[in-house]
Amino acid sequence: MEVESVILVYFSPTRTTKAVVQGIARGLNRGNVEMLDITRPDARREPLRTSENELLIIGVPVYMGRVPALLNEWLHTISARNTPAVPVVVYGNRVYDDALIELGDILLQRGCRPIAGAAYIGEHSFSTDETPTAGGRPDAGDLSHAESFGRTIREKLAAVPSADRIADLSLPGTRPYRGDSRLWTVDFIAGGDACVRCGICAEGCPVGAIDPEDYALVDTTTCITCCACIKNCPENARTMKPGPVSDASMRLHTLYRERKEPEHFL
Ligand SMILES: Cc1cc2nc3c(=O)[nH]c(=O)nc-3n(C[C@H](O)[C@H](O)[C@H](O)COP(=O)(O)O)c2cc1C
Repeated sequence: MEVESVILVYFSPTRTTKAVVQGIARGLNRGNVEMLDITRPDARREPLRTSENELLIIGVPVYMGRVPALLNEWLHTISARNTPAVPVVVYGNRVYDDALIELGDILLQRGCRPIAGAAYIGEHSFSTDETPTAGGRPDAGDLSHAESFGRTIREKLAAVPSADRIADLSLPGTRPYRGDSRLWTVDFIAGGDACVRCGICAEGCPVGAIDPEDYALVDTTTCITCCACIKNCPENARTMKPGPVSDASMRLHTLYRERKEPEHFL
């Protein structure tokens, strides 16, 4: 079958998921690609409607082995009619547990036909210069894998006569999904003297948790600990306070040094 266009959706506070799905899109080599970045809260106000003439690629990071809970509401507004779809999860070299099967299930419930799925590795959100985990990933090898995956999706699409003939896709994971997707409520960000009040931290926060009048003030009940404000700060003015997140950073650095590789499912 032929699709008229590709919709590339991603939630990506620290931009590793964005890099992966863009790699997949390069491999697909289709002129007509619409990018829908749902990282900022205002981008998640409009529901998404798709049809069988489109290919939907949707990438999310893994939070606690699951699809980030804050995305559930928006994901459940997707309205699709036999849209071929590709769920993609990006994790920080620990585990992705049930995130991929969960994302695949949501797409199926919303009327999509999952045609392929993949799990990639991105630098862990909690990674720091002192305690790196999956530092610099996705790297050239990961992106080359993503491009090759994009070419494979294109071949698979070409080989099916129509969306309703796409065979059921089996993705790794268990139902009911394991774990608890609730995030920590923790005051862990230190705003430093190097802050020049550029506002990039508040603008890029995916949940609007940073006070636009005083960037040092973070609403800990809203914050999802994604670390985008730390990693996006051009002055490196924001750091982690000692506590559970910096302890987790250290633990991850110690326990998850062994390189994991991307996986795809067809
Ligand atoms: C709250 C939270 C929970 C996370 N849970 C996991 C996890 O269970 N397994 C894992 O390998 N990485 C986990 N990560 C790391 C992210 O999945 C990883 O760094 C991803 O590349 C971030 O994507 P982004 O750059 O698009 O924001 C977690 C990150 C955060 C902020």
